[in-house]
Amino acid sequence: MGRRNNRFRKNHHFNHGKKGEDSNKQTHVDTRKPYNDIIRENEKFCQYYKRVGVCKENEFDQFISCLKTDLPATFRITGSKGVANKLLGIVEEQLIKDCVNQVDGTEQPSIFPIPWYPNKLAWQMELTRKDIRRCEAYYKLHNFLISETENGTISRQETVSMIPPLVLDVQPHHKVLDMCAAPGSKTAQLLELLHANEDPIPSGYVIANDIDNKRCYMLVHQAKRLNSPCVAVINHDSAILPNLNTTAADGSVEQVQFDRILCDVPCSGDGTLRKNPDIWMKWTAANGLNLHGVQTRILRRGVELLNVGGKLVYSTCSINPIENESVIHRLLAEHEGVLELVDVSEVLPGLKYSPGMEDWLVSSRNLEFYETFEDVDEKWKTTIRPQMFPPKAEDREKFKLNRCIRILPHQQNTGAFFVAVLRKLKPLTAKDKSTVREQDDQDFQESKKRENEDNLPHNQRKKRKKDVYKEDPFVFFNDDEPVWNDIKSFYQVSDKFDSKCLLTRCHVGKKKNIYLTSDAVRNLVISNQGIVKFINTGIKAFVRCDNKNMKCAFRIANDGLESIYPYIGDDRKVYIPKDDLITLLMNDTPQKSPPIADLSEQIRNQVENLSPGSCVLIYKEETKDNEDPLVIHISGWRGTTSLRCYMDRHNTVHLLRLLGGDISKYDVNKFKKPGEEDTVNGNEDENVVSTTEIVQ
Ligand SMILES: C[S@@+](CC[C@H](N)C(=O)[O-])C[C@H]1O[C@@H](n2cnc3c(N)ncnc32)[C@H](O)[C@@H]1O
Repeated sequence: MGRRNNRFRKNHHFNHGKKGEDSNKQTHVDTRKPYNDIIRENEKFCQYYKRVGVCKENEFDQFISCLKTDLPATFRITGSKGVANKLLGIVEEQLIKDCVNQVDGTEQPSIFPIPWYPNKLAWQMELTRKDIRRCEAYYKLHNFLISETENGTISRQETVSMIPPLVLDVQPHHKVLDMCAAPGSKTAQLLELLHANEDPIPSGYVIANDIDNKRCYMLVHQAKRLNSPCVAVINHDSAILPNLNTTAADGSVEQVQFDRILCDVPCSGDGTLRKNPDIWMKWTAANGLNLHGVQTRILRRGVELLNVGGKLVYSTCSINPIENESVIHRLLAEHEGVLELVDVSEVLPGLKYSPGMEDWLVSSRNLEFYETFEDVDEKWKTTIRPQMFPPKAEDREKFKLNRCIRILPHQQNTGAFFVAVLRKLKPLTAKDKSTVREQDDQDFQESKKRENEDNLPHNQRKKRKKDVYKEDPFVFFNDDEPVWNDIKSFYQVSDKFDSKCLLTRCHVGKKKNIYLTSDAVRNLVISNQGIVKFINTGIKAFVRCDNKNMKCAFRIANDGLESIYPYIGDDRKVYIPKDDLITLLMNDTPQKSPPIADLSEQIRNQVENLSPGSCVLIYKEETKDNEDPLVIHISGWRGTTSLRCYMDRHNTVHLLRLLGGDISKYDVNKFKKPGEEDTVNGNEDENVVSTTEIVQ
C-alpha cells in the first residue's frame, strides 16, 4: 500500500474533541442556533473593518457580501506519487463526468484544480459541502470524498489552509515544529512534504504540539492516516514550550533548534465566517485585542526555537491587523536584525492576495480608533498596548510588512487568511530575551485577566485540566529484545534495519502491537520524556497473531509496511497480477478466502514453497510516459490452501477504484431505499454497505 493510503483507525478519544479549526474560541453568546437561522450581519464588524481599511473602498461591499455566503467545498489529493497520479486521473476522467455533470436542467457546477497548488493535486468546486451531502445528483462524489478521506488519500481541507505548509518549504531532512497543530490538517500536509522523496524513513521529523489535550487526539488521528514513523504528538503550552534535547552516541546532550516552524496560532477566526457563521453573532473588536498577547508569546517562543537560517510561518484565519501584521511588526521590532520577512510572491503563482498592511488604526473594544498610543484614552491603556501600533512611516521600508500575504474571500472565492514567512538571520542574544520577557510579563497578566472576563463563560473556567488522559509508556526495544529474533529470521529482515526503533506501549505482559519510529524521533522521545508530555508516536509495524501454522507470532501490519518494506527479505514477497488482486479484494468473507488453486499460475508458482503465514503482496502497474508507476504493497496471508489480504473496507474500495474493479456494492445511493437501489442497479447482493455507514 502507498504510505498515505493505509488503514484508518478509529481512536475512541477522537470524538471528545471540538469541531473545526477555530473551536478554541469561547463566547458568552449562545451560538447553538442552527446555521440557517443565523443572521449574517454585524454592524460593528463592518464598521470596524471599513475604518481599519482591510480592503480597497470600492471592494468593501463585495468583501462583505462574499463573507455572507457558504464556502465552496475543496479537497487535496495525497498519497504516494503513483497513487496520487492514478487518483488524479480518476478525478479528471470519471468523477467530473459521473458526479458533477449529472444535474439535469440546472446549470452544471464546475470542479477545477486550484491554479496555484502544485501538480493539480488540489480541487475546488462550485458546490458547498452541504450541497454535496444533500443532493442526490452528487451521491457518487460524496461517497468518493468520504471513502478516500477515511482511507487517507484525500484531505478535505479548506483552500486557504493549504498555503502555510506550502510556503514553509519543508524538505525531507528538516526538523519541523508545528506549535498549534490540532486538529491537524496542516500537520498532515507537513508530513506529506517530509515524505515527498518517498524515502521509507526520512531523516527529518515533525513535532506536532497543541495545548488542548483532547484536541491532541484529533491530531493523532490525522497523523495516523499518513503512516509516518517521523512524527510525535506532544501536549504543551507552546508559549512556554521547554527546550527539547537530543542525545549523541557519546551521551552528550544537545538542544534542538528547528529548521522549520509553523505557528498557526489561536485567533478570532473571523476569516472563517463563511464556514462558521456563528462568528457573526459573537464578533467584537475585543477578541483581537485579547488574542494579540498570546499570539505574540507563541511567535516569540517559535523564534527562540528556530535555527539560524531556518524559516517560520505565522498564520491566522483572522482578518484583523492586530492579530496579524501587528504581531509580526512587534517581533521584528523587538529583535531588530534577527528576523526578516521573506518575499514569497513568486512561490504560489496564480494566488490572488493583498500585500500585508503597513499602516492601521488601533481600536478600543467599543470602536474608538487611535493612530498612536499617546492618543489612547487612559481607560484603554491596559487593553491597547504601544506595540500594537504600526511602524512609523519612515520605518516602513525597514520592516517590509507588505511582504505578508492577506487573502480576502472575494479574491478567489475562499475563506480569509493571513500568512507571513520569517527567516532567522542570527541568534537571539541573552539581552534580547530578558528585556522582552520583563516587559511582556505585565502584558501577559493583564491579557489573561481580560480573556477570562471577555471570553469564557463562567461554567468553562478552570475546566481544562481535569480530563487529561494518562498515556501508556513508550518502551523501545533493547538489543536483546526476545521477540525480535523470531521476527527477524521469519521475515529475513536486513541487518541495516535498526530494531531499537521498534517500541511497545507496555512494560510488562505479552507484546501485542509493535510500533516503529525513525531513529531521530526515538532519540527525541527518549531524551525528553520527563520534559514534555508525549501523546503519541510510532506506526504499527507488527501485530501479534499467534497462529499455529506460522513460525513467527507476529504478522506484518499495513500501517508500517511502507517503512519496513525495503528491509524485508524476498522470500515473503509475492508479486500479484491485477486480476488476482481484484479477486482477493472482492472477497469480503475471511472464512471463504480465495483458494490458491483458483488463482493464476503466476501466483501458484510463487506460493508453492512459501510456508503459511504473513507475507507482502506487491502489485506494480507501469504507466505511460515514464510517469511514476502505481505500486501497491499489502499485508497478505498465505493460508494452507488460500490467499487473502488484510484490508478494511475503505482500503478495499480505494484499491478497487484504483484498479478499475467493481465498487458498485459499496457505492450506494443513500437517497434510495435498499430495494429501490437493487431495482435500479439490478444488484441483488445482500452485503451492500453504504460508504457513509462505514464511517461510523
Ligand atoms: C487555528 S487552530 C490550529 C489549526 C491547525 N494548525 C490545523 O491546521 O489543523 C489553533 C490551535 O491552537 C491551540 N492553542 C491555543 N493556545 C495554544 C498554546 N498556548 N499553545 C499551543 N496550542 C495552543 C488550540 O487548541 C487550537 O487547536
